[in-house]
Amino acid sequence: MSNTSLDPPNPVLHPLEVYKIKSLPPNAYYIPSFLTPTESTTLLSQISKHPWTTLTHRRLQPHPAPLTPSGHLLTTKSLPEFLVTPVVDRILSLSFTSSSISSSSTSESNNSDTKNIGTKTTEGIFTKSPHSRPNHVLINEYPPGTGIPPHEDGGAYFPVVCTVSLGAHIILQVTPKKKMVIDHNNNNSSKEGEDGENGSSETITDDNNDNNKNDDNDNIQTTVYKIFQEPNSLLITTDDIYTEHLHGIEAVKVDEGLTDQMVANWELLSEETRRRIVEGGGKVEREEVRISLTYRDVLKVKDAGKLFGGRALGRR
Ligand SMILES: O=C(O)CCC(=O)C(=O)O
Ligand SMILES: [Fe+2]
Repeated sequence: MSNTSLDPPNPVLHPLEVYKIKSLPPNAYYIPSFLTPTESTTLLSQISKHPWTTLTHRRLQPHPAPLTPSGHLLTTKSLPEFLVTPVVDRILSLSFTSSSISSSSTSESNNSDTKNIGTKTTEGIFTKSPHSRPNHVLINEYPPGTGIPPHEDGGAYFPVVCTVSLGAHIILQVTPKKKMVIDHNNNNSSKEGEDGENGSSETITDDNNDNNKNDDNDNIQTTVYKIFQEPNSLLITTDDIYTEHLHGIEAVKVDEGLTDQMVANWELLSEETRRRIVEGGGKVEREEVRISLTYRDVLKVKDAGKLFGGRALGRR
């Protein structure tokens, strides 16, 4: 899509290391202003033309189709064009530098910084995924006061999630799986299947799961990492963060206790957002609906046309 003179220019994208959230376990990358305001408005308007699936607490759209219960993508369709341009194109244009490739998919690349960046390479975030690109997008809508309980996305996907946020900020909470406190008020963690895109067995009762607290009975303290996602940003989670952690969003209308120490990606946030948080004394109201688009590569894809073609479609 070409820019008119009124549009802001396309975002300038740096090597992925520049966006690494250094205070998190490997690996997460946060890119503020990944989309321009115009691109984001266009995307929101396209999304509004597609039907929603309604769950108990929120609505979602699976594109190009919901996964089957066994985690297959079974369809003849590919992603619609409005979800590909500009988002997929831009995700695929992101790459690591040669100096960090050996450590980028392992763990200890926390010491890279913008001054220490080598030559840009062609290795991107989906280079090693089976289809070399995302083939599935789950769109979730969160009115203020809604969230998603802690869960993991599971084995149906290559372990990379690229999340575009639109409309409003949200805070993703990331918790190590092993140290997860089982909340005695019934807020247990879940696998994606239970709260997944088909929504068939959604069992959410209360999303207000405060994992920051000490559990007096078990005397266990959990680590909760908070990632502040601004509208128009892209968050990439992969490696340990994907496989060894749960993620969720508290169902609150106001996010509180936000400081430079508590927000893992503080250094990567815009000046404006940091000022808003500081001026609000660490509180930020969720005023608008937030929409997220999670881009992933589903490992098992079956062409429904081939599967059900010929005889199975009734031409016996
Ligand atoms: O909306 C988000 O940022 C997270 C959504 C999510 O975790 C999921 O769809 O599995
Ligand atoms: Fe998820």
